[in-house]
Amino acid sequence: MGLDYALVHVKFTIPLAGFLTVTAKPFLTSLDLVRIAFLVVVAVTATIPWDSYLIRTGVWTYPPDGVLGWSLFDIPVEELFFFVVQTYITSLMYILCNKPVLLAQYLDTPSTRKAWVQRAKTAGQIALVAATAFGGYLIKQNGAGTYTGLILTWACPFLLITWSMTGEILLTLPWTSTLLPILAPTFYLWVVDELSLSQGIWTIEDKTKLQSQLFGQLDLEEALFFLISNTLVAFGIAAFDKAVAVCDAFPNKFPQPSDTLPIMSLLEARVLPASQYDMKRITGIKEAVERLRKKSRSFYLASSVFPGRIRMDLTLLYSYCRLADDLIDNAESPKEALDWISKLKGHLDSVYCAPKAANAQDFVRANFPPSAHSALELLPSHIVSAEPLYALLEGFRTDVEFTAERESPIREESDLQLYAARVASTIGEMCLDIVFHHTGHKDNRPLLYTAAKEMGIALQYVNIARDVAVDAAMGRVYLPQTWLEEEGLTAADVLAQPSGPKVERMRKRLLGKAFERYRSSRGSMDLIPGEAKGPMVVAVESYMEIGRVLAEGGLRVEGKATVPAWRRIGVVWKTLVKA
Ligand SMILES: CC(C)=CCC/C(C)=C/CC/C(C)=C/CC/C(C)=C/COP(=O)(O)OP(=O)(O)O
Repeated sequence: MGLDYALVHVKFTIPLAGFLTVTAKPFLTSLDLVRIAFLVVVAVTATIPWDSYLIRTGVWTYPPDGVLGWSLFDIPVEELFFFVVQTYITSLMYILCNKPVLLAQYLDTPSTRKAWVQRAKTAGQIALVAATAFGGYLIKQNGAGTYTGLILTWACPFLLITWSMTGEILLTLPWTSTLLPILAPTFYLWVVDELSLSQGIWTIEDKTKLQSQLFGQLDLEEALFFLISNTLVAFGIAAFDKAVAVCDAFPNKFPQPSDTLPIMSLLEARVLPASQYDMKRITGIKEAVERLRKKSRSFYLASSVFPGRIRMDLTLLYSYCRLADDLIDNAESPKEALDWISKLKGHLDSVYCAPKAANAQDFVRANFPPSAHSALELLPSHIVSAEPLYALLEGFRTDVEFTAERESPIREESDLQLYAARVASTIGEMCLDIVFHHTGHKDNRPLLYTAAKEMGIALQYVNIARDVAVDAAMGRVYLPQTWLEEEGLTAADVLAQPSGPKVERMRKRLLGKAFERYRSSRGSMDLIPGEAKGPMVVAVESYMEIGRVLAEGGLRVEGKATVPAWRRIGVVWKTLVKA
């Protein structure tokens, strides 16, 4: 009996698993825990017979004075723990690295797939069949290649199955979501192996190994084993994730969202032929994600912590609001901008007032450019109520008045409040519509809607305080006329010079009002139901952080400057820890 192998865990695997647990815990949903548990069970079950065979046939051995002595099917308990902890570490890494990605946008059908993706997927399948066959050949030779052969014949069939299920997604995901979570733990385990296991805690018999080392004393087989087993874990979760993405992307086919763990729906989603995917919806989701990514760093980051379907609907809602705003802001003349507002109203009428949905689609096709179609057609109008959307368009009318009228439309502070209520309280309300719809909760609704409206105003005030110069460049001064007068300024002065001590004073004043409203509504957020609470707080805190940096006197560079990336991620983490 000895402690050497156990000490490897104490020194290397457990600290890493602990560190990852603490880092990842705030981001994990209950579905993530199921993912990890599922993978650990599958990995341990699949590895036990293989490992037991290797030990019993003497491919590798453990010196009795290096292990505790307890075993299952001849596998030392430390080794069993290795399967668990390695799978746990790699799954956690994979889940963390995939948080920023909304997977549904990567779904495709054979007919929409890019030719290189299809070719690479087929090449991968052929390579895996060949590797399995080669493994069989090496085993048959019963020589130095035996251990390599055993690794290949054990892992490649599993890899072939999961690759065939998800290869097209794995090929198109960013490398930070695929290669990184495979290679980072692999490299770590290589180093652990080199540092400690090479001291003879286990030994691969000379007869059955190639006798070449990747570096130091790290046998090639050992390096291959870690690489291939981590790839198995990643491909396994990817296969699980694809079912989740399909289930969440097509609510018409799968009414229950994935986070309620509808086992049958997930199985059906898993086997639904890709040719039946609604690609119009997938393309629309992809465009919406892109719009969010390009236009709002704060909300893009915050969106990554929402559970599946809420995240999708919030992204689609953002896409609609942003598209409407852009159509109006980018219009060549006030007349064109007002035309867009009436067309957008016409669209809402056709969605909410007309009896048939077909009308809405015809209206969109006849009145809007193709780049606007998906954002309009995928507005989750069966979830969000009509009033806030009409009010939002009224808010956009105020933006047009800056160029259409000679007088600023924001005369008093109450005008500013009304404007913020129209363009931002409405968003808060609609966010809640989506949360209530997906969580099914009904408690505290009036109180939460009141708080959401307040919070919307707070965020809008921060937005205006940040963008004084950006807005001035568009000919807009949202600071109330009465405030300007108190400072002895006119709107024309601010348009000409959107900085200086007087502007700074008004910026601070506006931020003060933003934080007052934030403080009055923040407490109610604890009543937001379920797994939406943490992410909603994240969205609000990420945006208010801009206000905090501004109040500290940061963001001196005028323009679209925001909070540094490390600080934004820190806010997300801290917020989720507390939520
Ligand atoms: C308080 C309770 C119960 C819930 C909170 C409800 C929420 C989330 C309220 C906030 C609503 C919200 C997100 C308003 C949008 C305000 C805003 C300033 C949007 C600016 O959007 P962009 O201009 O696209 O973003 P950037 O400023 O990042 O470019």
